[in-house]
Amino acid sequence: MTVRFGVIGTGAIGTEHIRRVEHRLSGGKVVAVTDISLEAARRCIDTLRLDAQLYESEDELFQDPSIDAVIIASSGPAHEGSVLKAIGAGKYVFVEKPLATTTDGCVRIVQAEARTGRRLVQVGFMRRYDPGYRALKSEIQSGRYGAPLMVRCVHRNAYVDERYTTEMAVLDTLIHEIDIVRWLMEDEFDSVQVLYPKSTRHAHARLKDPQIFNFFMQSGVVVMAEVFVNCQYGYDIQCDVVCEDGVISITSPQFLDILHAGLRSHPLMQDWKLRFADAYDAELQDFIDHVECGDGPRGPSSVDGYIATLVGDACVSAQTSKGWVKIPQIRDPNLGGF
Ligand SMILES: NC(=O)c1ccc[n+]([C@@H]2O[C@H](COP(=O)([O-])OP(=O)(O)OC[C@H]3O[C@@H](n4cnc5c(N)ncnc54)[C@H](O)[C@@H]3O)[C@@H](O)[C@H]2O)c1
Ligand SMILES: O[C@H]1[C@H](O)[C@@H](O)[C@H](O)[C@@H](O)[C@H]1O
Repeated sequence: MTVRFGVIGTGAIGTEHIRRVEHRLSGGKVVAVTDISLEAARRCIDTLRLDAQLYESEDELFQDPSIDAVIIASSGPAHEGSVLKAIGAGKYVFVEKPLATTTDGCVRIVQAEARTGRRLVQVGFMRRYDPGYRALKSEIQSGRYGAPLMVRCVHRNAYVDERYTTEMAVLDTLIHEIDIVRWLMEDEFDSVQVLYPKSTRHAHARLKDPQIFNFFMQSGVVVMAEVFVNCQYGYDIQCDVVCEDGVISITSPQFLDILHAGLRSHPLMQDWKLRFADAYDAELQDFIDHVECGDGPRGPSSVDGYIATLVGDACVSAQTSKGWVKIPQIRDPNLGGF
């Protein structure tokens, strides 16, 4: 069976996902698209020469019985409504992070999915599919380096535009670290504190940049995560796990080593598209494969999406309070065993 996709949101990552379903992955086809900007949807169809229906609204798209699954790649605040409608229409859902921008919204999604008695939803936490993070997890689990004590994460973007605010650093950017640390360490977050170093002159009026998020995990491990979204020089993702008997670090994939004019240099990637290209391919192929064989998705679940937003909400509170903020216990939102 070919998994027939409808895509909601044909901006940067929506277009990338369509391109990969059409040209790089197997078993999927994009048969319909929509976007709140019909102009953007039309442009996507033309640029990628898609043989796909353009729907004027997501409601029309959800009513198309030939669509098996949807990719939701609209802006974060629109996710909850679209995911709930997709579940109501019985479609499988691949939704970009965040699952929803409020904890309550995530709970509504988890509960709606649980009521169907099937797994329908996968969240786009692609780092779980990145070869570097997978190798790091298997080294941690080997036990060769003793118990992990501290994790240092760095998440730097070259620049962001003026729509990006201090608060967005959490659900837009840090949320990747929140999810990947839970997955790597098999541990939950306990408390968070935010520090603001001197702000860069490249930050806009509504953005403090960089920001440091310090966490205690429930096991006592400390996580220090830097978010710096106007670093100017490129896309830079780092993660070091300091253990009792050694340190394990992810190295950025580098494709070139240039010797020129008395210097040795490695050109840096400029954004997420190239850095995580293999991971995006792998997460969507995994989604297609499990939908195709009727199991439903097996990747990051709606509960993972819920926990990431729950931790994110505590981080947003910590941004405006001076001390440590306790992360609420994970509510049992009627998880139904997923
Ligand atoms: N996993 C990753 O690494 C990664 C990378 C980039 C973006 N993202 C996530 O993907 C989502 C989209 O990000 P982007 O960079 O492509 O943004 P974008 O602004 O380039 O595209 C978003 C698109 O959604 C459309 N849209 C907004 N509201 C809509 C609605 N209610 N219905 C239909 N369409 C709507 C916009 O018109 C726009 O075309 C965000 O949630 C973002 O966090 C994830
Ligand atoms: O939506 C993007 C995406 O999630 C990237 O992976 C992250 O580095 C950016 O900060 C964020 O704005």
